[in-house]
Amino acid sequence: MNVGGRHYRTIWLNDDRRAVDIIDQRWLPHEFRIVTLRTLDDVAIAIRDMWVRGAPLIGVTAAYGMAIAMTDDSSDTALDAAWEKLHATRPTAINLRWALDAMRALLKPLPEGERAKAAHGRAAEIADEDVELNRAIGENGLEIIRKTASGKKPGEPVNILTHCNAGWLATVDYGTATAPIYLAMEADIPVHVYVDETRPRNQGAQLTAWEMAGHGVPHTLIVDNAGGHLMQHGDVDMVIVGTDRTTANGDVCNKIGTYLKALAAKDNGVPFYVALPSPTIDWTVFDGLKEIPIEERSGDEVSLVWGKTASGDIAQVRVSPDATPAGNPAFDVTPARLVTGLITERGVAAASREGLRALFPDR
Ligand SMILES: CSC[C@@H](O)[C@@H](O)C(=O)COP(=O)(O)O
Repeated sequence: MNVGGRHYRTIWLNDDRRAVDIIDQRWLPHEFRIVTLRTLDDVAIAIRDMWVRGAPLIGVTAAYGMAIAMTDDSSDTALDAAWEKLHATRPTAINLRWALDAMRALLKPLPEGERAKAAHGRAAEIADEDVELNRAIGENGLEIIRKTASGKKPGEPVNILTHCNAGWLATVDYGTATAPIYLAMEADIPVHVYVDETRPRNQGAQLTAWEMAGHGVPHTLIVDNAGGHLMQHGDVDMVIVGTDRTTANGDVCNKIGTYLKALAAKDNGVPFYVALPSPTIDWTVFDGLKEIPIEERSGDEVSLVWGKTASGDIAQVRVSPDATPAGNPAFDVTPARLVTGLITERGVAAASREGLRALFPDR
């Protein structure tokens, strides 16, 4: 995607052909900073502390982390240790384990001397594949937007509500939930996006809004609690969100607050779509509520808010009493019964075991 007229992915190989460069998302939208990750520890910290975030990008970054680890030490011990260290960074997004397993399965049978090169090659392939998957999700989601647009007056936009950032910043390029929106813009279909701010870390306000503005997508930032009201008044045509892990029967785990949006959508007859690449499906899990580990992050993310001061400094302020403890479950599970459809690279599936199996009979 373009930033200041230049095309960027969110992660790419450094000029030294060994390290990787990333967009450090902690500083957006106020500063566009690129940092280089040179060691396995750098990569683990970048994932854990959310310099990079979003399920697909977490997976790709971890794949590069394995490649960097293999460049330093390609023994079996180092391979297993890198898998463990990276796997421990964030528990919910299944793309992390998917990418780590793919790398280990490739590397384990190889002689040690061949591992670093093969690892870098596979990490680059996983990154390229992510772009293709998202592009295909975009094409399939575009048809849904096109159909909705056909029922509107000429020039009237399709109003889409999204939660968190399932945009290009959460992937390598295009995004999942945003890919259909970007393709609708390319196809001259009028769209307007309601962007949930997504407390506590404000991925909507800071990242999705920045993406939308950068790509000229008409959008309005709303507080997380406004979505139900807008739906009651007919202001939302559809919801499209991403997911960190979708179960084999279509339960959707995504950023905290997604479930409430799905409930409001159901009550108001608003279609609720989830856009996902197949590496986000956990084929081993059938009950999202019972089986998906929900990341509990620091309460400081709730009590303290980052922003830009009037003098232009990026600073943190406290919004709650010093003595008040805060809980911070980072994800929730939306049961399949609330999901209208799963927009995948192979088409739109019903959110059910049968629906997913029909599109992915090979699984
Ligand atoms: C294509 S991204 C889908 C999800 O990963 C996204 O909606 C989300 O919940 C990201 O959470 P984050 O905690 O910012 O990594």
